[in-house]
Amino acid sequence: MNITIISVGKLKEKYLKQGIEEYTKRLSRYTKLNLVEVPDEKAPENLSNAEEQIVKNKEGEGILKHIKEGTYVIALDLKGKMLSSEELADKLQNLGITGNSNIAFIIGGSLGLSDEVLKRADYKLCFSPMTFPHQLMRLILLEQVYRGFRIMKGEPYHK
Ligand SMILES: C[S@@+](CC[C@H](N)C(=O)[O-])C[C@H]1O[C@@H](n2cnc3c(N)ncnc32)[C@H](O)[C@@H]1O
Repeated sequence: MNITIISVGKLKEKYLKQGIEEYTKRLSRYTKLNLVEVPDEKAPENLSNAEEQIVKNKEGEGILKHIKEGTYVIALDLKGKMLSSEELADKLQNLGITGNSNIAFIIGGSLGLSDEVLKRADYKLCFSPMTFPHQLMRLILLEQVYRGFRIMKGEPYHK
């Protein structure tokens, strides 16, 4: 299984980079992982709705360019469906069994994902009703994917 994580914006904080490196290393035993960063657009506080759409659309175009045909796309979205860690593990396992060898998770920028990206998504996944910063979301996602593989393989993992 090949897992691609497409995120908007460049990761800056050292502590997040270290966490991501750690989980990338741990995941290398289970999957081929590809981390893609697409450029973010400036999004000052006082943007109109129309201007916000333009920002999301531009970021969305950058995201869509990296999605190969036949990829199963999971968009991280606050309006998506919530899964337990076990259910996410089942979902990944079923995708593998049904021949979906390319899976892409998408994390939006500070304004969220464009309608086009959400339309392309095969599944919308919500982690919690709380909003997380998009850069931290990468680390949380990697940890849950790693946990998912441990659960799938029946390997011990602290509860
Ligand atoms: C700062 S959030 C964007 C918030 C924006 N107001 C929205 O409604 O999408 C940036 C990105 O992080 C991800 N994200 C943040 N919290 C999330 C959560 N609880 N569940 C799923 N994705 C989340 C989503 O991909 C989102 O596009």
